[in-house]
Amino acid sequence: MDYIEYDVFVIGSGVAGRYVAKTCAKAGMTVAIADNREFGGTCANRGCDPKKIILGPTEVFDFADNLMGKGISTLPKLNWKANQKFKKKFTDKVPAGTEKILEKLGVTLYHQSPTFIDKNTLLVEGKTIVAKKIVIATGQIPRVLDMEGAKFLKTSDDFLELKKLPKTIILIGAGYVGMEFAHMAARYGCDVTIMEQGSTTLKAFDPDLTTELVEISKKIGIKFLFNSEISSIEKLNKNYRVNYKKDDKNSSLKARMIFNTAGRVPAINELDLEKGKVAYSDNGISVNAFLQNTSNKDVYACGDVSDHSVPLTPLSGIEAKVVSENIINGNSSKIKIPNVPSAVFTLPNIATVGFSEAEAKKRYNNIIVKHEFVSDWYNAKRSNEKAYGYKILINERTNQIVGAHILGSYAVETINLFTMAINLKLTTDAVKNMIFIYPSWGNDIKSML
Ligand SMILES: Cc1cc2nc3c(=O)[nH]c(=O)nc-3n(C[C@H](O)[C@H](O)[C@H](O)COP(=O)(O)OP(=O)(O)OC[C@H]3O[C@@H](n4cnc5c(N)ncnc54)[C@H](O)[C@@H]3O)c2cc1C
Ligand SMILES: NC(=O)c1ccc[n+]([C@@H]2O[C@H](COP(=O)([O-])OP(=O)(O)OC[C@H]3O[C@@H](n4cnc5c(N)ncnc54)[C@H](O)[C@@H]3O)[C@@H](O)[C@H]2O)c1
Repeated sequence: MDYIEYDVFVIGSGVAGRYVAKTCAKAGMTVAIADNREFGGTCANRGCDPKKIILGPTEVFDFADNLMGKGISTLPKLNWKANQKFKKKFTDKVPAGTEKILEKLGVTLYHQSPTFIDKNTLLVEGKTIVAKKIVIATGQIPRVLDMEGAKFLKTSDDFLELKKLPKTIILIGAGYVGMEFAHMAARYGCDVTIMEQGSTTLKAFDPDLTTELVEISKKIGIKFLFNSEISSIEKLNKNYRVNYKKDDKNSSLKARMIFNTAGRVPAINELDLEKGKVAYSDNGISVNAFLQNTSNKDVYACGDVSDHSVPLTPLSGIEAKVVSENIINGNSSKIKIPNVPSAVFTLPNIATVGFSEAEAKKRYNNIIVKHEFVSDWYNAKRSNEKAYGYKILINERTNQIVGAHILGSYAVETINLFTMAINLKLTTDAVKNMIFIYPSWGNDIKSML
């Protein structure tokens, strides 16, 4: 049988896959990479980056809204269509730009999903490939909801590509994607309802701060239907109808578009993993500390698809570095994850790093909890913030910060300082003795301690 040989075959060209492909090619290996969609992955094409561009005008709107009558007399008019055009300037260049960089390094590109034939053999574009190492970096895809009419649901990809924002939308799921999209759409003038099966939003964040975020979200017009169990979706003339049960009562709700924001699952279905003897679970490709598959030792996995990963862009990059080192030098690098900050780009943002209050209290004997809503602090007052709050957790014995949780317009920035303090094991005194810019949001961390 004719076949093509490579040292490394990478599946997926997102932040994780393309890093491995580039690094191995630079190390002199023969490398190929396949993607079954446009090259460049989720973050750059249909995730973090385009989302933040759409968010831009809403940040200006929110800042102006807070200062209405206090120096601002007219609210800016947001233009979805013009912003989409601006966004395309970034996203349109990603696929060709990614391919060009890889090709320049001598990496062979394939534009289809490979399938495993055996442990080291793949079939792609009708070609049989034998690779010494195979890297699975296929990321995640929206969870398919098992309900009648699920085919009418749109995804986050569709939302970010909308030419026109509908008058009404329903988002199914109050997680990261649901909350971020709700805040953006509401500020662009859309009537938004979030339907959530649980009793709250954003379970990975501090409950005192998320409760406040929900209240602010309601004030900007977002409606929440918690504890709702959706049974079916129907297509009407112009609208779609969601049939659901809440508090033992059957109800329904109409909207122009309904989005599935109910979570994401590992993208592994197309790979025929059984034939490659690749171990996996619902959490993704099973890996050891070297990010090597637990059953097929010639397979590595990195990024959102590995069962080790928290699905965030910076983590995918760290995992890709570990996989590259292990392929190039033999298993030499174990994955060590520092405290990873995470944030939701609602306005105000909510951000977290380190232990939650419950985790910290379980882990340490004495935890000092500094928790306050501080709309009266200078920074919040001068920009008339909708909310500003924090919860900082300190290990009393060592005086070190072990968790930080912030709700505020610049929480995504301030949390980076706490990430540094926690990872470097700084004491509260060390942080308080530093000089920061005044008046800056970062400087507020001293008062939080
Ligand atoms: C709407 C949205 C907003 C987000 N915002 C943020 C944010 O603000 N900050 C943050 O840190 N993270 C954010 N994320 C998460 C972030 O996008 C991911 O963590 C990151 O992209 C993961 O990188 P990756 O390389 O592991 O996977 P991906 O970037 O998903 O890349 C996987 C690649 O594999 C390809 N692929 C899949 N299956 C196959 C197959 N069978 N064969 C060949 N190729 C395949 C895909 O087409 C894709 O190109 C967001 C995600 C979404 C959906
Ligand atoms: N700012 C960021 O960094 C950012 C932004 C977007 C996504 N992400 C990453 O992507 C991952 C996925 O985000 P996500 O928002 O898709 O998922 P998520 O897990 O954060 O939220 C999904 C929500 O949908 C709810 N849900 C599930 N099934 C439902 C149903 N049938 N009916 C009603 N509600 C239902 C869940 O209870 C949950 O609250 C995140 O964990 C995050 O790591 C990060």
